[in-house]
Amino acid sequence: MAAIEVEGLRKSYGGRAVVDGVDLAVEHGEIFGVLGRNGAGKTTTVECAVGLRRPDGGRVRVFGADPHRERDRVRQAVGVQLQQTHLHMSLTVIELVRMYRSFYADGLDPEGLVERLGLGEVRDTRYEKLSGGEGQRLSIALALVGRPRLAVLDELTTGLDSSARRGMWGLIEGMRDEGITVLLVTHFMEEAERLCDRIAVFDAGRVVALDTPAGLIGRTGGGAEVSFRAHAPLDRSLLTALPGVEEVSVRGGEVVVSGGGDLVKEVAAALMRHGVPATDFRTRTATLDDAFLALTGHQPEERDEQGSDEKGR
Ligand SMILES: Nc1ncnc2c1ncn2[C@@H]1O[C@H](COP(=O)(O)OP(=O)(O)OP(=O)(O)O)[C@@H](O)[C@H]1O
Repeated sequence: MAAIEVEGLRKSYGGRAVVDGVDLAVEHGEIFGVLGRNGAGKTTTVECAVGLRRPDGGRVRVFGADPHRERDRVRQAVGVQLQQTHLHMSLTVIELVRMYRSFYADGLDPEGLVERLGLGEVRDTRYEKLSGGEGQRLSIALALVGRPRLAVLDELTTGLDSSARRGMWGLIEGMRDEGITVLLVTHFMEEAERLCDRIAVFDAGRVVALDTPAGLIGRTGGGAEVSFRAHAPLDRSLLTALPGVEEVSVRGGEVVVSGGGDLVKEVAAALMRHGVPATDFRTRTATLDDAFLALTGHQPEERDEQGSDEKGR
């Protein structure tokens, strides 16, 4: 039994299908990424998957239970951090964590959790006074305090600077180490590539690919690019005939060879064999950004947001 199973999920607003036949399964203990541009249908899918929105069609199971018919069972098993959290502004960190703890039959000690998430110093600070990073850590605390089997984290690191974001990644990996299944919604490629065991790439309400990060990158054709300057005439066909080579082009005086396999070794050996001196050798390995572009036809959004430590909620 998977942690989450979604089959043929559909949801429309005003006649527009924003989730248009989504199938996916999240396995126990994995960090499963839901990746896509703004408006791709990620939040709607995730909220339908855990019973926070009612789908128009399709089947959803959370640990084998129907999130609408067995609402209480699902609520006790799932901790959710949503993009828009409406928390009581004048309550303090510890008051909020204790309040959320009271919703669950079993749960973690609020004091210990607050310390573990580095919120000890602000435990008595009101929610409205927290920095962006502190607020995000509080939202993780609220998602975890019920000792969930599944944590749903939606755009957790949006609005954080890169060091705060990296700190958050450590917390998410820590959850997986404790056996919690994590469903992570993001539009940051680097975050998805680094953290996720598997990723569903969303575009216009559909899953266009579902695979490991390496598997997705592999779909771009194995994913390497070698460029260099040749200082003697070079017959392009010498390169195109090499194993793994998919394309050879010339850009700004540089020869660019792309493809898969052991591209660098093959190209270097061929240049030696044919006595072509070359300089400015550079290699570039494909990233999830390349895979995303190839799969959706869209450039990924910003890799990193600069410096803002305002509340990203
Ligand atoms: N309650 C609603 N009423 C009308 N339209 C909605 C509603 N909720 C979402 N939408 C629309 O559905 C589409 C998908 O929204 P959704 O929030 O699922 O996207 P997303 O991929 O999570 O985007 P983002 O990264 O911006 O959060 C968007 O065009 C959004 O405007």
